[in-house]
Amino acid sequence: MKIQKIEAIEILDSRGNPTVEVNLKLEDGTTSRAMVPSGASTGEREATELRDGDKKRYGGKGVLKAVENVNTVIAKAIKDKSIHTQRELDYLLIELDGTKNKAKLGANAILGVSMAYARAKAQSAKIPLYECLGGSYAHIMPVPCMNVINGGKHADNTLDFQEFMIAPHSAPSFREAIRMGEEVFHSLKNVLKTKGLSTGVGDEGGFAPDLKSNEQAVEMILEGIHKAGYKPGIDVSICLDPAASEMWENGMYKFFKSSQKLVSSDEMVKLWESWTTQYPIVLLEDGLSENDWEGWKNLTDILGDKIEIVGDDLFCTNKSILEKGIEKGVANSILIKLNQIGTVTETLETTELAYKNSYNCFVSHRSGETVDSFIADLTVALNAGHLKTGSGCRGERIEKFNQLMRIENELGKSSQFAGLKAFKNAK
Ligand SMILES: C=C(OP(=O)(O)O)C(=O)O
Ligand SMILES: [Mg+2]
Repeated sequence: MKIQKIEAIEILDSRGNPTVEVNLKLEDGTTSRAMVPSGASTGEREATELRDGDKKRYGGKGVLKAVENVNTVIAKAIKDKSIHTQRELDYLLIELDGTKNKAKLGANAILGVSMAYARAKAQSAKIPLYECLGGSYAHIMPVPCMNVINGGKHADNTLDFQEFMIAPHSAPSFREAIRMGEEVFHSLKNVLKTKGLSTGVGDEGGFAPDLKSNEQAVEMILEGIHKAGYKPGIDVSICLDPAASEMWENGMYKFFKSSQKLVSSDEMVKLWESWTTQYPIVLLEDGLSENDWEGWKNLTDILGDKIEIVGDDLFCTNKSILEKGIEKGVANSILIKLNQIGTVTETLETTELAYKNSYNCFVSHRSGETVDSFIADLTVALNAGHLKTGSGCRGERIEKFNQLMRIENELGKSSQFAGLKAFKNAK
């Protein structure tokens, strides 16, 4: 099937920063659109997000160069050519770029084209995107890990740790899990309000109160779960992404927003050990820095058979880095973010490697998002069992929940809600 038309434009993401939108038309008349997300706490080894650097436009954050790359170099290479598969297109784009990290054309340019093509192929074949990406066995509905308290780089508050999530896993279906999660979200709002704390939200839609400690964030959530009528650990558990790479300073971890205290890698591991005995935690993402591989091994040895340990900045959805992790016995799960690697095909290759080695895949949004719901379909395509895509009150996050509810409806009786077994080692 030939690509008849391809056009990119600069649009805005949920933080009001520019990002790339790609519109594509196949020769059979099928049209599709994809929008590219953007992170704030990015891994050092992520594929390059091409920004203009012209300080007079959006403080240098414009993406007109990436847009231009789609409209000129990429369009010239793929327009009116017979491209048969996603893999063929993506490898053509990788070769066209020719760098290791997509620095020439920009991962934001390349991913927009890759996603738009995947969507067009699905539409042209008249099958849902999740089926086009994952085959007819795609049927597992994920536990939505809802980020109800935001800190770190995603909020201007006192919390060092970035994400405090709830996982409503005792629900019978995705739709009911969303209901439970939203009930806890609103209950937490009341808890905060009653204590005179702010109920304004951070980048991913979770509350961003100024709390006395990171522990207090978990305590507030547990109170919110109780007050919503659910049992912590039985109905709703806790997932965390402290995004510890952001705390890494000269080989130590700095509590950069609260006490300013510095702790060692061993002390951080002890903190996670104590938190996991104290609180009903089922998943810990980036509990340590991407540059602390020794610490990661230690963390995995100590907690790896109790909870899911996810590498985000550590692996950057990159197959070669994941290979190193598997070899060293580091983590037992990988975060999946399309724009960390830059094509749909490479993302699928990384997930294949993860599954072959019994690592879980935890699909994720970025803190700067759009209303594109591609990751909702990707999660079902992978039968990944869980995803994180924010919480209860920001449209760009809700759109993913809504798409998943549509998918569950469409799959009907053949769908299956993942529940607690979505989480590695959860009992
Ligand atoms: C979603 C995350 O944040 P960002 O998109 O800022 O990297 C994350 O760290 O997992
Ligand atoms: Mg993360």
